[in-house]
Amino acid sequence: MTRLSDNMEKQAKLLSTKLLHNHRQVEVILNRSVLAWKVTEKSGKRSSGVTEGAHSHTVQVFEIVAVHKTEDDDTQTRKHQEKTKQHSQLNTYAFTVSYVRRTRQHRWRCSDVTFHCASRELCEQWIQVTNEQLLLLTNRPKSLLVYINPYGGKRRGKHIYEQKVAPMFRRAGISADVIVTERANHARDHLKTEANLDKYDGVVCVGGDGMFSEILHGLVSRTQMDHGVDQNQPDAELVPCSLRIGIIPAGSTDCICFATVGTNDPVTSALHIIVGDSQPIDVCSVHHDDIFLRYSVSLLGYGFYGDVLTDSERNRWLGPARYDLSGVKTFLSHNYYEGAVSFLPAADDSVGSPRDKLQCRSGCRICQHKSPSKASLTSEEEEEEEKSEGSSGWKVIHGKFIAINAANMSCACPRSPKGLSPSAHLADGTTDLILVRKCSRLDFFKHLLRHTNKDDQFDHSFVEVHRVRKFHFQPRHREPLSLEDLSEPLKKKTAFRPMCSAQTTCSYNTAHSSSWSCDGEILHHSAIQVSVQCQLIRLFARGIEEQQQQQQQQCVFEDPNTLWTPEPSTEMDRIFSY
Ligand SMILES: Nc1ncnc2c1ncn2[C@@H]1O[C@H](COP(=O)(O)OP(=O)(O)OP(=O)(O)O)[C@@H](O)[C@H]1O
Ligand SMILES: CCCCCCCCCCCCC/C=C/[C@@H](O)[C@H](CO)NC(=O)CCCCC
Ligand SMILES: [Ca+2]
Repeated sequence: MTRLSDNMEKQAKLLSTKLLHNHRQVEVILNRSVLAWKVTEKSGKRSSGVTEGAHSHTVQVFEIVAVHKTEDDDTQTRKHQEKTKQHSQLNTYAFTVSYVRRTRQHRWRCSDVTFHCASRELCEQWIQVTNEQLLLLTNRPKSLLVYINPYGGKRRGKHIYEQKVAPMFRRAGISADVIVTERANHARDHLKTEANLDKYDGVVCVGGDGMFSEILHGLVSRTQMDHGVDQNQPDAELVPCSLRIGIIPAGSTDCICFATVGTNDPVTSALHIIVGDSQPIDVCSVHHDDIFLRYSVSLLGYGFYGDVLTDSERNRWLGPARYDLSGVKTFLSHNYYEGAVSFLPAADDSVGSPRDKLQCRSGCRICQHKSPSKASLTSEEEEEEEKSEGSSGWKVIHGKFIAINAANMSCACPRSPKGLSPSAHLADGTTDLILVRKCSRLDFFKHLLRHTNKDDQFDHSFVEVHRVRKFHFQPRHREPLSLEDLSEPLKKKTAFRPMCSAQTTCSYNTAHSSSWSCDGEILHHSAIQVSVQCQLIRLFARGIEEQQQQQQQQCVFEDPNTLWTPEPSTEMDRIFSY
C-alpha cells in the first residue's frame, strides 16, 4: 500500500459533489491533500460510462494557486451557458481553481479549471472550504519585498515582472512592495540598513546572478548585524537568514535559478514562490586574512573563469553574448597560474563524492540529513569533524593551474546543462573543488567541450576534483595591492604592513596572477580563504524535480511526511471509493 493510500484512508473527504465541467457531469472531491475530479456522465461516443485515468484528474492542495468565483462575464461561462441549455439551472454559479501544471523541461504553468454548481450556496461552499485549506498552508508567503534590476540581462526585468509575475501574485493574494533599483548595490544597501524586514515573508529579486548576489549580501549581512556576529571572523558561526529569497530570472546567466529549479523561466519561478517552496542553500564565505570579502553560492573561479569575467566586463554593452566573446579570447590566450591550494576534505562518507553521479534532486537524501546548525549534527558526524579538524586533515597541492573552480552547486545553466560539477549538492555543507592543471590547448578544449555533453569532464589526467568544507589559495607570486581597491578596514590593516617582505616576491606580472570570479563579481585578492556555511539561506524553490516526480506531481522538500510517490490509478480508486 502506498503512503498516499495511508494518507487517504486517514483523511475524510471535505467535500464531494457532482458538478459540471466542460459540459459534462463530473464527480469532484476535496480532502486535505488533493482536489480530484472525474467524469461520471456517459458520453455518446464511448461504450463505457467512466474511463479511469484518462478522464480523472488530481491536483495536490499545496499546488493550488487560488480559487475564486468565476465572473459572470467570463467568456467561457457565457459560451458554456449557450451550449448547455439542458443544464440551465447549473450555469450561473461557477468557481475556478488555478493550479500548477507541469510542462516540458521543468517548466510550470498556471492552469484553470472551472466547475459549475447547482446553487449559489454550493458554489460559495466550495470556494470557502478550498480557501480554508489554502490558509492552512503556512509556508506560503503573503507579503513580499521585490527588487527589480531594470538593466540586467536583456533589460527586460521590469516588463517580465509587470506582465508575467505581478498578475500571478495578485491572483494568489500576495501583496508586494516593489523597488526598481536606481544604481548598483541599491538593493543590497536597502536590505542591509533600511528595509523593515518584519513586514515581509520573503525577498524577491528580478534580474540575474549579480542581482541575486546583492540580495544575498544584503540579507546575510543584515542577519549577522542583527545578531552581533562579526563577518570578518573566518570561523564565526553565521546565523541563517529567516526570510526566503525568490529569483525571477531576467539576467545573462541565471545559473542559480537554473541549478535550483531546472529552468530559467519567470512564470515557473513565480509559481514556486506562490506555493511557498523552500530549498536550503550552502553559502561560501570568502576572506582575505581576517577581512571578509564576499559570499558565493555558485562558482568561485580562478584562472579561466576569472579571466573570462574580467575581460567580459569591458564588453557589458554586448549583453549575454559578452561571455561568448571573452570565452573564446581567454581560451586562445591559454594562460596558467602557479600557486598552492590547501583544502579540508569533507570527512564523512554521507556527503558522497563529486564523481558518484548522484545528482542533487528535489528532496535530495544527502542534503536532507544536513542542517544549518552544528548543534544538530549527529554524534558520529561531530566526531568525524573534530577528528579531521583536530588532526589537521588539510591537504596541500602546489602546481600550475589553468583553472581552479569551486562549485558550491552544479552551476547548471543553458550554456552547460549539467554544469561545472554535475553531482554537487545544494545544501550538503560542501563545495566541489576542481583543479585543472596546465595542459595543451587541445586537452583543455576537450575538457570544456565535456561541459556541454554527457561525457565526464573529470575523466582527464590533468583534472582532479575534491569535495571540501574549506579551502585556501595562495598564488606563488605576491599580488599587487592597490589602496583604491580595498575596503576601509583593509586599508587600515594594509597601511601598517610592508608591501614587500623578505618572504614574498613583489614582482607584478599580469601573466602571473588571475582574479577570482565570485558568482560573477571580480575579487581584488588572489589569496583567499573559503569556508562553506551549511544551509545559510533558503530559496523559494524545491530543487530540480526528477522526470518521474514531474509526471506524478511530487511534494515539497521541507515536509518528509508528504514525500511519497502516488500510483495514479490506485490513487483515483481510493479517492473516489472511500
Ligand atoms: N539600477 C541599476 N543600475 C546599474 N546597475 C545595477 C542596477 N541594479 C542592479 N545593478 C547591478 O547590475 C549587475 C548585473 O545585474 P544582473 O545580475 O541582474 O544582470 P546580468 O546581466 O545577468 O549580469 P550578470 O551576468 O552579472 O549576472 C549586478 O551586479 C547589479 O549590482
Ligand atoms: C567548446 C565550447 C565549450 C563551452 C564550455 C562552456 C562551459 C560553460 C560553463 C558555464 C559555467 C557557468 C558558471 C556560472 C557562473 C556564475 O556564477 C557567474 C555569474 O552569473 N557567471 C559567470 O561567471 C559567467 C561565466 C560564463 C562562462 C562562459
Ligand atoms: Ca554544496
